[in-house]
Amino acid sequence: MSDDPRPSSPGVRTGASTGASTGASTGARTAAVIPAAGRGVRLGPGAPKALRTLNGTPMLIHAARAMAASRAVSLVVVVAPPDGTAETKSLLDAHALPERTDFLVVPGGESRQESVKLGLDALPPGIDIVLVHDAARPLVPVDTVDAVIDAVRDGAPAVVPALPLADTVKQIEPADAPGAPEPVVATPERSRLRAVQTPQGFDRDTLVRAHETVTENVTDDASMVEQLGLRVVVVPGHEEAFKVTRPLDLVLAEAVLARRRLNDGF
Ligand SMILES: Nc1ccn([C@@H]2O[C@H](COP(=O)(O)OP(=O)(O)OP(=O)(O)O)[C@@H](O)[C@H]2O)c(=O)n1
Ligand SMILES: C[C@](O)(CO)[C@H](O)COP(=O)(O)O
Repeated sequence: MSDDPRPSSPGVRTGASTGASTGASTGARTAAVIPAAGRGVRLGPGAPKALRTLNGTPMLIHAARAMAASRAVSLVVVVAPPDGTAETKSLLDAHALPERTDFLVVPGGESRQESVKLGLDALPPGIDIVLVHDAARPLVPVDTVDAVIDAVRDGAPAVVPALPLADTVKQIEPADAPGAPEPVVATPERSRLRAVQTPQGFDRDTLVRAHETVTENVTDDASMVEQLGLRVVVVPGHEEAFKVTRPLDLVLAEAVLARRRLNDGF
């Protein structure tokens, strides 16, 4: 059963892909870009990952709510699967979302990086802090979102939430032949490693410059800022901000939602 039984919310405002959000901005300074255009190949066959459901509600809606839960976030730009833009707008219209937040849907690209760039291009003037948050991390708590925003407001050009690793990590070389064991070449000191999550937070101009400058494909936005030689800092991440990547992650995500419902007493 859906955890969102409410009918279509008349208050949800989805704009066209031109960047013309309806009313984005009365004092708005922080926007969240949600790349949601991936297929979710590692999750197995089915709808695009962001549209797959957790307890009956699409992952994207959980992620959009997580961003809009922060009072600092006044605009959310959803970067949808290119063939799913209309469906994504309908979904946002059909689910209850905070009135004070504007929503805009734009079509995504071939890679996460390209999708984020398309989301950035759609931001209206007047936004000076940008969060980039994976639709695939639907359960990030609002305290983590706010900690990232606060660190950017305090002057860091780029901020990532991250957790220490539970496993020892090995660096390997490719195997000599298909199926042969991979040789280990190093064991990085674990205490200095962090597993990085989203939302990653940025001074807007810095992130725009990073996306204009870095052409090689990277797996997160902060590493593009690192390549500019700018300071990237870490704030504590949260275990519930894990990325839904493989089928077992769906089970874990629904268990987290069940625990939240128990804790909330309904
Ligand atoms: N062309 C792409 C690829 C990915 N993403 C988004 O980037 C986030 C993180 O990517 P990941 O978890 O790797 O998602 P997928 O690319 O969908 O997963 P897979 O690699 O298993 O296909 C997701 O919210 C995904 O929708 C995107 O917006 N555009
Ligand atoms: C951005 C990210 O979620 C930080 O951990 C991650 O790098 C995305 O990686 P993926 O290759 O899209 O799974």
